Amino acid sequence: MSIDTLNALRHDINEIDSDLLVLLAKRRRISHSVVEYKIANNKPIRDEAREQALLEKLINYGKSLGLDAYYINNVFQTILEDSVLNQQAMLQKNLNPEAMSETHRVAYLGGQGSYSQLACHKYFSRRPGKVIEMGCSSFEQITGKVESGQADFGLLPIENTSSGSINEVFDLLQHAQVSIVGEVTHSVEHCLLAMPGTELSHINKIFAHPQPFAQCSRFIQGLGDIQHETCDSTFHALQSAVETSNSAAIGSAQAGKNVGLEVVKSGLANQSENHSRFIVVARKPLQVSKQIPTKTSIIMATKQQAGSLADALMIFKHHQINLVKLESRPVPGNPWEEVFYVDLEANLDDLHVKQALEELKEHTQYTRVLGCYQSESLQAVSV
Ligand SMILES: O=C(O)C(=O)C[C@]1(C(=O)O)C=C[C@@H](O)C=C1
Repeated sequence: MSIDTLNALRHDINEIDSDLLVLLAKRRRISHSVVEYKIANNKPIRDEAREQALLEKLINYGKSLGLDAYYINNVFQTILEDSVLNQQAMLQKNLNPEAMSETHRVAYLGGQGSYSQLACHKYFSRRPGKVIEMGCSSFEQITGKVESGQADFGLLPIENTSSGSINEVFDLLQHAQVSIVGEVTHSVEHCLLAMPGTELSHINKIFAHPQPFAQCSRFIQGLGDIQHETCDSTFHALQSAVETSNSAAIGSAQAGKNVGLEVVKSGLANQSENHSRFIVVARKPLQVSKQIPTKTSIIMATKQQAGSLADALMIFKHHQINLVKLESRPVPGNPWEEVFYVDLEANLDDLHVKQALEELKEHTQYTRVLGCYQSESLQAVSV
């Protein structure tokens, strides 16, 4: 085959890909119109029966065109996920018009290329309005900016599949005057980044935020005697690696590229599936439609007596509320006293949630709702 034939074929592929994009955009617009019917008729966004029927029809038709079921399923699952998430975002916008201003000032940890920045882009890509990014150097600074009104939203990492819960953020939530209004998970691909031409054997110092160090602990242990220096953000770790000879930083390949660092080694995390979950906080709570999957996060201090935690949890069982997270943290200044963080798979507006929270008061020293927000899960809900 000649180079001209190859170029002609590539030209045809380019045209088909452009046509596909035009059709995807058209599909999205139609999906937006469907949501109007769902709002007016109080129907759940997700319709699994419709999706199932659609997939079956597409798989059968695809087979007749020589395409395999696995491929078709993968492509259309992605399209349907996008459709559902966009419909959910539209519904939320309708319900909270005052929170959907033209611009959102968003405070997050680190600067260009930080994992928080990538999560911020992911979260706000489905929400209307321009994002003004405010990179911060600590979690306190993030909540401080939201509390003082300098930022509309703050993004805080709360847990990671390799290193577990981020205690500092849980502790901050005990006192910060903010509400959780959203969540977003983001896959984190840790790489060892160094100046171009640096070999692994030449590196004698590694800079990173404590979280990447914890998430890549096995790789770090395997390196033996290399010095480690913790930094308050991945952004600062990258800058230190640029300024210090024979050093490296842990961060994403994109973040490294932004500052002129190259990937020496990728896939450093202890677990190959390394994801972080972030919460989005704002000054005021948002209302969440019952037509979409929702979480409610609460914080409670149980009484100092035998069985009080079990009694508190039984209340959720009686009201058939599913708990998706339970975390305990010490109360500062009160040794051996614990406060519990609980995530409920439920909407704060549901009567059974209101009743459960009322009953909870009898079994706890205090209870506070941290927020009710759209869950990232795509599960169907019944209304
Ligand atoms: O048919 C609908 O009800 C839609 O909202 C459209 C659509 C789709 O994108 O095809 C989106 C979400 C539903 O779960 C099912 C299908």
